[in-house]
Amino acid sequence: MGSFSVTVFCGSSPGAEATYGQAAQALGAGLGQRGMNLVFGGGNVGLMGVTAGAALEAGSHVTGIIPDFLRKREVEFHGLSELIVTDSMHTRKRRLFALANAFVVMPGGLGTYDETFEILTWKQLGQHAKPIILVDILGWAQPFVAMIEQTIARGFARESVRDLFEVVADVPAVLARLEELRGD
Ligand SMILES: Nc1ncnc2c1ncn2[C@@H]1O[C@H](COP(=O)(O)O)[C@@H](O)[C@H]1O
Repeated sequence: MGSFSVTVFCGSSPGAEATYGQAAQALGAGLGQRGMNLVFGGGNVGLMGVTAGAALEAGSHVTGIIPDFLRKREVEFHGLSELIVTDSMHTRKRRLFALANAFVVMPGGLGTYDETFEILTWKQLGQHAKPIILVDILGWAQPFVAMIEQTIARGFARESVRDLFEVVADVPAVLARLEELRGD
């Protein structure tokens, strides 16, 4: 089985419900148990830190990618398999993109939306065909889906943009999908 890397976008905050943290923990552990690599933003904060800690503990190779100016603010995660320090957010995003076989989007804030829209728009422009999977923990992805639907309804996006991403209900579903994508 070849190496398979999953770039996870998620919040630098823990979220208002314990369920978000539990899901992040389950995702990290599930990646590790399956021998999948985790690529993430490199911070030991919020859901990002929980996912990375759980993945490391379960044996994943975990790569963090963090811009120099954020190393303090996002509390750089010490003890990762690999930490890549970039000169800018743009370089970080390019590396997060380049290392991924697939993207998983967990609940998060504006940074998570930004990262998600960037890879969606790159896919829309034919720059890549990597899978993008949103995990709908506590209905988190529903407003996102509603915005896409409204955008289509108002004539600002083609119906085919629905095919740019997938939404799954929970962490077991995303792990099963990742196994499928890896070809298990
Ligand atoms: N504008 C941004 N572009 C890319 N990444 C960003 C941006 N703003 C924040 N981020 C990063 O995204 C994650 C998650 O942030 P949340 O706002 O908590 O979702 C974090 O690493 C930010 O540095």
